[in-house]
Parts: sequence; structure tokens; C-alpha cells
Amino acid sequence: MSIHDFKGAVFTRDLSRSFKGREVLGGVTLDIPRGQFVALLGESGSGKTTLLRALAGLDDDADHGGTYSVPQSVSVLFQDSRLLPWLSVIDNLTLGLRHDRAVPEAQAMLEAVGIGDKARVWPGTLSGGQKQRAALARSLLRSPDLLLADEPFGALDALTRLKMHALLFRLVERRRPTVILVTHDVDEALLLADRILVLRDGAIAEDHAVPLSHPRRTSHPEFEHLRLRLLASLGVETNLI
Ligand SMILES: Nc1ncnc2c1ncn2[C@@H]1O[C@H](COP(=O)(O)OP(=O)(O)OP(=O)(O)O)[C@@H](O)[C@H]1O
Repeated sequence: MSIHDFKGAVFTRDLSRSFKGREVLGGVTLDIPRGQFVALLGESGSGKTTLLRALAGLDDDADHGGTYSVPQSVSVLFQDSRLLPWLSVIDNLTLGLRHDRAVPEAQAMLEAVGIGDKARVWPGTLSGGQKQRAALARSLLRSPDLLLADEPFGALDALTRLKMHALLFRLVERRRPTVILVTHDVDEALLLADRILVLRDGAIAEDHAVPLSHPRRTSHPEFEHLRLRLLASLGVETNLI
């Protein structure tokens, strides 16, 4: 299939990236249909962030090979919220949006992520979880066709992370963007994703469908089966768990 025939959201062919002659991504070929929620797992250094940055077009410092196509409207969510400290929370959300509805829509999005009362405060006064809620609100306010999320909950405590999973799932259900979520957390991947890719040494080593309906329970036998399989492929000795 050529790039012109592809009707999905993300298309890559032999995508490679190198830094100073060292290959980090080595020929990634991938098709992601619209609206699919994909989790990207892999051991540290396997190239997850490099793949995400390639799709976001944020890698001018790398040598490029292969081709890719993504939708026009892409939002990126990072582990740190990247809110500008000199703008109020709502001004961070509306930055660059010109239309009349920007402020009420931003306020509604802050309500949706549970921090409607924080619109006028400085980002520096928010907790880590509140900052990530604001960052999530900012990225979804733009109604992206593709959301690229690089460990957005990695720095949060376990309880806040669970709340953020539920929130992300609810918001994504409503707007149905295609999502690629980089995570180290196998349970997070299994709770949220339709499909889980395992990256190894810069290539897609495994591609799993997650045949579980929502809401998902970690106690479901298929959940547990996939969990052990994924942990083993990530090099965790599962007989010790
Ligand atoms: N800008 C860069 N310059 C040089 N090397 C880089 C650059 N970005 C990434 N790398 C190298 O590419 C490899 C893959 O990095 P990447 O951040 O994509 O891995 P990752 O799977 O996201 O890792 P982690 O799970 O630890 O975040 C690493 O060895 C890293 O040092």
C-alpha cells in the first residue's frame, strides 16, 4: 500500500532515526487506524521517545530515513506539563487560539479535568497531578486527530495516576482521537489501549491486540495472561511476582 492509499491515522514505512551515526530507530513500519488507542512499551533506551518525537516532527537533531504520515492536527503531552509559569492556567490553555469560543471552551475543559476553580491561578501553585490535568486539558482543547503522549503520568503517585487513567479514558471516549501513549507501566497499557506495541532495539518486536471490553479489571484472566506475557517480553522475571 502506498502512502496515498492509506486512510488511517498514522503510517510509517522503514522509519529510521540516527544520532551521530548511531541508529536508534531501525526501520519501523506501522499502520494505525483512526481512533485506535495504542500503547508503546519497551525497555529503557529502546527508542520509544525517539519514535514519538519523529511522529511529532520534533527531531531536527536526528538523521532521518524512511517515510511517515500523521494527521494535520497533532497534540503532544509530555511527562512534565510544560505550562508557561508567567501565564495563568487558562491563558496557558488558550495560548495561540484566536476564536471567540476559546475562553469558555478552555474553562469547560478545565471543569472536565476537575480543576475548573484553578483557571486564574499561576501554574506554580498547582500540584503535580493538577499540572498534568491542565496539560491534558490544553492538548485536548485543540481537538487533535492524534494525541502523542510520552509517559504523561510517569511522575505522578499511584493513586493520582489511576485517577488520570480514568480521566484520559473518559475524554478520549468523547472525542476519539488516535492516541499513542508511551509508558513503562504494563497495567496502564492494558487498562487503556486497544493495541500494545513492544519496541526492542528500535524496531517493533511485538504487536498485541487487547481483546478486553471496558471497564477493564486487572483481575480478569485475559488481563493477567497478557500482563505476564508483556512483563516477560520486557525482561521481568515473572515467576518472582
Ligand atoms: N537527541 C539525541 N542525541 C543523541 N542520542 C539520543 C538522542 N535522543 C535519544 N538518543 C538515544 O537514543 C536511544 C533511545 O532513546 P529514547 O529516549 O528514544 O528511548 P526510550 O525507549 O524512550 O527510553 P526511556 O524509556 O528510558 O525513556 C538512547 O540510547 C538515547 O541515548
